[in-house]
Amino acid sequence: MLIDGKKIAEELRGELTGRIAALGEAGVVPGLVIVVATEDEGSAWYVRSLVRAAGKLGIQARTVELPTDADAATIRDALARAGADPEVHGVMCQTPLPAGLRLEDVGSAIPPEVDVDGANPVSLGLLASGSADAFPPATAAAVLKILKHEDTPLAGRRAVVIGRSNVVGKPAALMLLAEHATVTVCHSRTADLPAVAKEADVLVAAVGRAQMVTADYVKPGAVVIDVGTNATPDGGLVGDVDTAAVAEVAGAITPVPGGVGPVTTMLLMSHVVTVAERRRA
Ligand SMILES: Nc1nc(=O)c2c([nH]1)NC[C@@H]1CN(c3ccc(C(=O)N[C@@H](CCC(=O)O)C(=O)O)cc3)C=[N+]21
Repeated sequence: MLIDGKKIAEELRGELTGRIAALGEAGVVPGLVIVVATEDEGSAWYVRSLVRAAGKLGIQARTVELPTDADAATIRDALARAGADPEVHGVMCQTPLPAGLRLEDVGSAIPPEVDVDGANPVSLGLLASGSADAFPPATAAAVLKILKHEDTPLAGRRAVVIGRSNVVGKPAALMLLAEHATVTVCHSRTADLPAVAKEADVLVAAVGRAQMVTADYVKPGAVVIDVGTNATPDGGLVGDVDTAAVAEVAGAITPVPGGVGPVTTMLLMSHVVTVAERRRA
């Protein structure tokens, strides 16, 4: 069974429309600032998609474009300035960053209150300690949103996350843990990865390697969430999972495109609206 991420995103859009209308009645327009210091095509696509989605919803989104060789101080300054603006409810920093910079190094300049894509290590720490205040990265939040939407049982089940990045693998694992799953995090040095993956009732692929997860990684009936967005030479997009082959064994699977991506965009918007609601309260 293919999970329809676009449909879930449309449901989220419906909820957001009402929340944004309520804010509008109080004279509040949610604002998002996206700091960009990359010319990466995938990242540029995502920024355009965020600005478009924001516009349709009535969220004010603007980008701050920095040179692709901007240093950490310049990026931190842009993030901190945006974060200090009372009309801004969300600040995000696009990846990839200029060579040598890690998101963790600049993300700490985003005030945690407006850290809508969980880039500040403080947000990750709050998430790890079970705080309901911190925003997880939108992509990791999308993984859990999809599982909940599909009523996937998590408590007591085996979840395997392939990938340990601070933006997807690690926060997704923490959120699965909070749902009482028994969580295993795999990575490039995991011995016999297919065998470990095959234990999973819920398998999350967040490695960034095109179609790496094949049918022999998947337990029959497992729910497979594909976080990968890998560009193909002909301009297409494929996930980390060999969707056609895995769909033969999995109970349910998210496609790429049309799976995690559209839900991610909508959850980022939802985080911005949450900040506006909190500030009003
Ligand atoms: N700080 C940061 N956070 C991010 O979350 C982040 C980032 N930087 N840099 C760039 C990548 C890329 N990314 C995508 C999100 C959604 C789709 C998406 O919705 N894709 C559509 C299809 C796109 C197409 O057809 O080309 C889909 O999956 O259906 C793609 C890519 C988030 N990223």
